[in-house]
Amino acid sequence: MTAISKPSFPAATILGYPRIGPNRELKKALEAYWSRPAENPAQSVLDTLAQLHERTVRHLSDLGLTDAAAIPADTFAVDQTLDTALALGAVPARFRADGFRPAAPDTAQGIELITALSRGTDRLEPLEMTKWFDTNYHYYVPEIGPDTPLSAHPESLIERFVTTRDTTGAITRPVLVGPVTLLLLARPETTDAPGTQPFDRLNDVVDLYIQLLTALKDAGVPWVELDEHALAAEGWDVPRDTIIDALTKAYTRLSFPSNRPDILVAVGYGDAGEAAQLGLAATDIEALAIDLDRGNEPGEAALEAWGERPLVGGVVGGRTVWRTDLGRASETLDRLKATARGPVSVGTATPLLHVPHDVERETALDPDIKEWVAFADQKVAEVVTLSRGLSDGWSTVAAELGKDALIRSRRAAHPATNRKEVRARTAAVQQRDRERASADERRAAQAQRLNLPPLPTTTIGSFPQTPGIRTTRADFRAGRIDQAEYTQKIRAEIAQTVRTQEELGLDVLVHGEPERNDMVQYFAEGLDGFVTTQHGWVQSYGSRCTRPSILFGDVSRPAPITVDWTRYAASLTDRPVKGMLTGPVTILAWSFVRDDAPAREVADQVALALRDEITDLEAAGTAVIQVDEPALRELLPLTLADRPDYLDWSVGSFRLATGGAETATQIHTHLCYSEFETVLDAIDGLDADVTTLEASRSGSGIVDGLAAGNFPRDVGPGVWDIHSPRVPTFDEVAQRVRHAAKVIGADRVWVNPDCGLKTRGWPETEAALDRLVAAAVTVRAELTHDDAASAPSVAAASADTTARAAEGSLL
Ligand code: MET
Ligand SMILES: [Zn+2]
Repeated sequence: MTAISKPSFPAATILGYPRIGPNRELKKALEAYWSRPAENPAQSVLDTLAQLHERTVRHLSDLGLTDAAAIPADTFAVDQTLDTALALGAVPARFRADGFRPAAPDTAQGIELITALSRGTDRLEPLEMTKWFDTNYHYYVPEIGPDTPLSAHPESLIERFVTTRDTTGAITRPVLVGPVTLLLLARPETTDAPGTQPFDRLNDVVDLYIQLLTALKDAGVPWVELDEHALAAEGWDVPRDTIIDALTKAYTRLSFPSNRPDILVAVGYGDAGEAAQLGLAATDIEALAIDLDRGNEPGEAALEAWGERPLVGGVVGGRTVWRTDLGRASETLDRLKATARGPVSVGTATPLLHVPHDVERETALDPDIKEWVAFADQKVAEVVTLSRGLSDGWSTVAAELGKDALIRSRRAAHPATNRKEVRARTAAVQQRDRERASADERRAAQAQRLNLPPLPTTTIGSFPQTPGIRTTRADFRAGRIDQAEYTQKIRAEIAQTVRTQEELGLDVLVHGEPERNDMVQYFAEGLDGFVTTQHGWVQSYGSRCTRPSILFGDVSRPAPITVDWTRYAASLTDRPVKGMLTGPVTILAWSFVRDDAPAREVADQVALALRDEITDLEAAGTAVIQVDEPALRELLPLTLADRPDYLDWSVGSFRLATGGAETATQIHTHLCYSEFETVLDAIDGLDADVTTLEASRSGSGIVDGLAAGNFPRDVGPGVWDIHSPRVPTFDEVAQRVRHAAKVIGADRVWVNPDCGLKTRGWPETEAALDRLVAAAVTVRAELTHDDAASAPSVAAASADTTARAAEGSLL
């Protein structure tokens, strides 16, 4: 380290604010542009972005973020990672070959490019999308290979800064994903040679960040924020030592030029670790933001090395909707101030994109519970209060601290947060409650009861949620139709869905989930201990938002939730109808969960409610029950040391939910959205009879992984990517079935789509399922044929006459 500068950093800041707009304005603008671009050109998205950004800046200064550079300029059209990739010109070769040119993100051309990259085109697969750290937000995975051309595109960052300054007077702080994190989050291009890593391009990428920073400085930008959240996570393809070493080199180079803004490096989502802090301290960056919500307080060595530069203590968590414990936060800040050599600012631990805008709008929320809750605006106010207390003395904010303590004690004493009978039931749980008969016994009993063909076909649960279904639900909610009419309309949907599945020839049917708004909220509404919100939307990916329920108290099930619909569906057919539940881990992952009880306890409470539901489904004659756990991987802690405990309680709660099922009841589980390789043991530990997985986009990767890992259970690797309206060809589906049957064993494979079909339309659903059934029938025939001829492998019997005949009948 050469010179230690002492730039002044604002006393209060946040790392980011919700971007979708208080009334989901951005979602609406994007979807209007995507569905009717003639009337809503890219410019209309840009206009909305500009309006939202201006609103956010004015609003945040009203809330007290008044200092220069206190407000992050984090208005991204769909995703911060994608915008950063575009600022670096990272356009994959297949898009360039199709005429797409690099462009700055917030330009008409940039919006077109973002649209193509995030949604794909007729000819091009979109960028992959995956979980952003351990959150329910998804980012678009940049593709950066050894030959991907890169170029700096600072224009829209500058334009945003200058326009905001000119219209509002506020000096904002441009935000980019930092170079190390960007490359760790990236993947090679699909055509790149195996073994190449985006991380190999760090030097090139740093060159471009230097260009971006220079351009920003020339436009008058005083501070930029570079987010290096990847430092808080473990398990990257690149060894930790290499990452730290590269981090130090990258920021040494980035901070070397004098013609650049001051650099704030932010590490949220956990602890950066001392090595990373020391590495950054060895460079000339000006400020560091650390997560004091989930991370540790920095040690003496890091503080010493950091010297007199500003530190931002992220004491206000950005991941939950609960009020910050102001008393505790003030103590943390006091300790940091006492040990730090330089100034201490107050900030959030992560960007606030994971929480909704403003709890004040929740007029229907029980007032007792509402006062426990803090959405983004309330969290900004907490930051401002804490920063005032830290600089002017805690007595100046005594009223706020006192109020917080009072609310906290009211919450602890609220009867719903500590219900004796619920606590007694979880306390009485025994290990045997999490165990079923042996897998072999179950398999035999279920085979006898269900009598299914090899390679049985099924779906994952939901069928197209048509406008008619949505209207029915909305009408019922608004009181425009009564219970009887609602039941009759939903039954009509179920009947139609059952009939269609019978006609298609599926083996295990579903009722189609027309009554469900959302797979978690639906259960939250049927359970005690949850509240739902009116405006509590958070961005999930792109234009998609979810409205998580709030799990605030002890959980129990006042009455059966799904049994009537399932029983009705079953009454219409002789084939088995699969009961459909959302598992405890996913219910927790996709809700805002109380922070005043251990996750283990909360998960078991939810599990016991589901266990009762399973008992009731069984009593209604249900022989197959699916318990969805798509979020199992998502909650996996970022640090390896924390994983065993998580896997223990999460798997344990699933087993508690399903452990009461009879031997002859076939329990399915379903996982999607993520890489499963790291949690295959946990998936096995769920002890489900059948596991369906999203698999079609991974090539044969997951299937081969399951085979290589000798995954001992029946599996349904998805053979149809349901994320786009594209109908797979018969050959594609048959090839996937054939391959799975070959490497996993035909007696263990199910044939199903990747996930539920609720976002699909009926035409593609019927066409694709028709092919799926035909593929299963064809490969079954090949098996029999092969057995007769003792052919060595199923795969050898490629598209033979049976397959062609079957396909001919489809086209
Ligand atoms: C995100 S997993 C979805 C599973 C659910 N049963 C459905 O089909 O919609
Ligand atoms: Zn799914």
